[in-house]
Amino acid sequence: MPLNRLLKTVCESVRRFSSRKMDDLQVKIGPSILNADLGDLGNECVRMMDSGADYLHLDVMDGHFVPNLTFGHPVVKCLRGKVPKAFFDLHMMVSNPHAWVGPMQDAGADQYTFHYEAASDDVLGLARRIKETGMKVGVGVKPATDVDVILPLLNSDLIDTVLIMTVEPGFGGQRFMEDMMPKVSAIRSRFPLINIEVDGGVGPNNVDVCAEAGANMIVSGTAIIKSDDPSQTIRHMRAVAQDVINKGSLDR
Ligand SMILES: O=C(CO)[C@@H](O)[C@H](O)COP(=O)(O)O
Ligand SMILES: [Fe+2]
Repeated sequence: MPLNRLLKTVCESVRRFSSRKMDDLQVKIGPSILNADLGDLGNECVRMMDSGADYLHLDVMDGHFVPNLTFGHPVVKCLRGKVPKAFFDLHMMVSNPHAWVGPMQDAGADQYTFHYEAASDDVLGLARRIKETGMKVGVGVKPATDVDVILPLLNSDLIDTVLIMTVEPGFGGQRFMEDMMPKVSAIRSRFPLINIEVDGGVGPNNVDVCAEAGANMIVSGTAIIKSDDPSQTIRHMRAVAQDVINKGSLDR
């Protein structure tokens, strides 16, 4: 076979293989319960899972890393009892993420997503420690943090999920920062199969923009919690994002 035809065949096989892998990238919708009725969190978690949520995004704030307080591992442990099968993604907005790895694993967390800004002294050590517990490892960056700083960490293969904040962390119900999308694209172009999570101000009006940039884990608080029909909102957001991702992989 002439060399140019051979090369073409190889390129086509690679393209088919990589597009099949991109199709494997599942969109997951994770309601944030930050703006739910915090006095009735257990039932709110059940309500979200019954509405078809793929996972629950639990915002832990220590009043120091961010100017707000929510809850810690004792509450997470109680919630685990209410929704035994739900995947818990712990968004750790805390100044000392090393301190809560053991307690959160014990409480039933499935993924421990820490902030790069709070762990930059020993990011690799922290990621390794989380991995050793059996939890998945997420690393997040605030809007002002350049995404390049986490690239060495992503090359380590320790990271399951990159969290790109699309609001300043601390409060639900803020406005989505579309100018964070180049960060998502920058990660997706280098890591075709890593989970990329967006968080803050995401809802039916902008989920397509997030998926176009390459996000597949979609956190949405207010838009789902306050929806008259959370099942429909979750279904709609998942379908829109999955469609965008599948189309993108065909175009590649
Ligand atoms: O981590 C945070 C805020 O710090 C988020 O998880 C938000 O709480 C998501 O809520 P909405 O912005 O979608 O209302
Ligand atoms: Fe969050």
